Amino acid sequence: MEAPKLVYLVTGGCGFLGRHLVRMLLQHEPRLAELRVFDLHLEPWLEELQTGPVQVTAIQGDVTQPHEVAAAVSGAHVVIHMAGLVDVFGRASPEAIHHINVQGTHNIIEACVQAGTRFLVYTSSMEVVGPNIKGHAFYRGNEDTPYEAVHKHPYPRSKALAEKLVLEANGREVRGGLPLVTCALRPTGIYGEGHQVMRDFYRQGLRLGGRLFRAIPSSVEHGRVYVGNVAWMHVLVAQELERSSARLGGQVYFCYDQSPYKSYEDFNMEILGPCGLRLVGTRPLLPYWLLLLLAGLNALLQWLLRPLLLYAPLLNPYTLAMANTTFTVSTDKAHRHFGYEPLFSWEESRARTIRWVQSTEGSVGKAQAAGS
Ligand SMILES: NC(=O)c1ccc[n+]([C@@H]2O[C@H](COP(=O)([O-])OP(=O)(O)OC[C@H]3O[C@@H](n4cnc5c(N)ncnc54)[C@H](O)[C@@H]3O)[C@@H](O)[C@H]2O)c1
Ligand SMILES: CC(C)CCC[C@@H](C)[C@H]1CC[C@H]2[C@@H]3[C@H](O)C=C4C[C@@H](O)CC[C@]4(C)[C@H]3CC[C@]12C
Repeated sequence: MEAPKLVYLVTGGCGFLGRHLVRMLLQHEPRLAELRVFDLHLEPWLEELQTGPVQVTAIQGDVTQPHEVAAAVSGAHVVIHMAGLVDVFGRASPEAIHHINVQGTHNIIEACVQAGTRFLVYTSSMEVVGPNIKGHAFYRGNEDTPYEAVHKHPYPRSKALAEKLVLEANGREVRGGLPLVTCALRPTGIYGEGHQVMRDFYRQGLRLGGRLFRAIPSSVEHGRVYVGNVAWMHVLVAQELERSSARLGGQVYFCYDQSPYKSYEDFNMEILGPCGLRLVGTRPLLPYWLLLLLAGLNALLQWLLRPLLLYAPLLNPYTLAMANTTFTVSTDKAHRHFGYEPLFSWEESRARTIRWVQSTEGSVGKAQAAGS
């Protein structure tokens, strides 16, 4: 076997998806000599990874700082850029979201060009397509399905702009004279170990005596994908980018697996049900106009309270529109272009996520175990 020689850089490597990718790369990329993990906040678990044959280099840095990015990219063969500000709840300002997601991506591209790094994978999002604010359904769509993408919210707007920068950079000459090869992966809603929104719903259910109340009709389907499969797709596409530059360069791929098409809440119950929660109601308990009113009220309160405190509930007009609009993908483009097959079956993805929720503080499972 060839001696390991590749240097990979993962930005945002300490985030929800990033930590899965880091472990996946260490397990499945035998050519890896060094793995650089670049993040604003480094995590203690990185220390545990230092013991293997691959050099794991933790780099505390900010993608908005060109010199920090340049230093991290220098000498890397492959960059997987997933650092970003993921916020649809109004926790961060639109300016911060734009700066980190768009300017940060620009800095990454420029650093690749200057350093002679040829392969760049960008973690985009299904939200660069939709759902749009008009509530148009995207039903089992693929990368070529026409859809009216309308970006009013800062997060999807920033992801769309950043993705465009990455795709336009494909073919640019990097230092040394060779072309840059880029592509973008578009995960749908990711779930799995470490998924904070799932944990928030779980805690809310515990506070409500083990119940959640249906807000969205079960007929509205929402695309979901297991975090391990998203990480796996990144590993595969990064490997294939070099072998099939002409085919993969400048392409976008939805991230998908065999997770069932269900409404956002019904899907969550696949995980939270076995953790002891129950979803009350076969139909939404509140009429849509009332939910819309509550969402609008939350937005108003957020604005009024901003000088005093951060009020950022899960329900706002944007999250309601997202949850209430069908958006599901059905595609085999990633399979055709780089042989992607999900590494984890739905059963395994579900079991792993359930185990993780059950292990979180204050879980019903723990309370029952303590009582028995
Ligand atoms: N979670 C999802 O459902 C989902 C779906 C589609 C796409 N994505 C995309 O996947 C990527 C990872 O998302 P995630 O859910 O793991 O989010 P996350 O917030 O858990 O991880 C993002 C990481 O980026 C880091 N980061 C933020 N700002 C930074 C900066 N200025 N410089 C360096 N690092 C910075 C954070 O510290 C964090 O570790 C994002 O680009 C997101 O847009 C996520
Ligand atoms: C009306 C309430 C009861 C339910 C609110 C659910 C809401 C918090 C959920 C619904 C859809 C979720 C988003 C969706 O899964 C896809 C993405 C794309 C990704 O890039 C970032 C996360 C995000 C925006 C999910 C956030 C949580 C949402 C809005």
